[in-house]
Amino acid sequence: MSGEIVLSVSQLGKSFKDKKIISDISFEVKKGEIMAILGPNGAGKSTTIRNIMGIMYPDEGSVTFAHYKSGSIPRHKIGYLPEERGLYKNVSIMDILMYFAELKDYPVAKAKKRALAYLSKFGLEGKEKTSIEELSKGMGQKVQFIASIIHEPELLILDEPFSGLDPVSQEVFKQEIKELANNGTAILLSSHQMNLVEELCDRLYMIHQGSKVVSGTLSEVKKEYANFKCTIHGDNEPALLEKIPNVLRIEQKGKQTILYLSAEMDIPKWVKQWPEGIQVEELSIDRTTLHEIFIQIATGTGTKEGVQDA
Ligand SMILES: Nc1ncnc2c1ncn2[C@@H]1O[C@H](COP(=O)(O)OP(=O)(O)OP(=O)(O)O)[C@@H](O)[C@H]1O
Repeated sequence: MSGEIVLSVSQLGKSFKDKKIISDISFEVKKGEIMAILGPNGAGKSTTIRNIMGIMYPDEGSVTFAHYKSGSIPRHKIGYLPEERGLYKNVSIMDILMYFAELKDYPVAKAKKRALAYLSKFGLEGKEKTSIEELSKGMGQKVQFIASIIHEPELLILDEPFSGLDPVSQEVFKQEIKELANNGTAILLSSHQMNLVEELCDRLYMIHQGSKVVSGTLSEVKKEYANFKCTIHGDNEPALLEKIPNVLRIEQKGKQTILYLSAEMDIPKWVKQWPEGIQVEELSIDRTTLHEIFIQIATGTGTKEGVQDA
């Protein structure tokens, strides 16, 4: 990764009918980097992406692609998979892919070669003459994905690329996104599949109600929001559990208690600091997953400081 900044979003803000939808959204995506924009339904991810794509214009802030400012961005260097899927129905796969290549001023002969290679990679070999309307939803999504990368974009923006795909197809998309990044494409994606984000993305930017909550590499985010969790089985009173030090949050369900811990703990030392009388039939220590962090943030139970009952 060269570290060259491809996309820079600065203090983006957008309102609809006096209602602020996003505010002060700022991040960068570098060459060869995969960046995830995350957040619950309605958080403002697609609005952010649409403002970057010039589909709508921000009320505040700016978008810079390479050295180009908002008004002069060379759109043919960008690939985009919108959240709304849909391709012309009565056209063959190859015709639609060539249409997208031409729109982006990409040489047709080269595009044809790329199209055939991608169709075969995505299990659609020999289907180039098939009409779009004959395709299943997932197949259509594969064609739309190919359309977004046919012209070798420098920046690729994928709005929920994995939604509606079976696990095998998700894996194929995941590998392809990785390969594109390895070859230098800067990638910004939104997704609700936290396991895939965790496996794929170099950095993430999480928004809630239109504003940033947390951003950084996965390990930076994990450092900020409970690095470890300790699960105990045993009969324990909440008042006693609250005496355990360095606990950010406690969740109790019957005999099972989950303690979300501060980052970078010395676990053996910590266990020795427990108060007398804690019952332990079973104990396990794990890393908090991005899925859990997301739920904590989205439901407002992700306090960084202080102990809170679930
Ligand atoms: N054209 C519009 N006019 C009015 N409100 C809009 C418009 N587009 C989006 N919104 C509102 O903006 C908010 C953010 O929507 P957005 O689609 O950006 O969320 P999202 O994070 O992409 O959500 P999801 O995960 O559900 O796709 C929502 O409250 C939505 O109702």
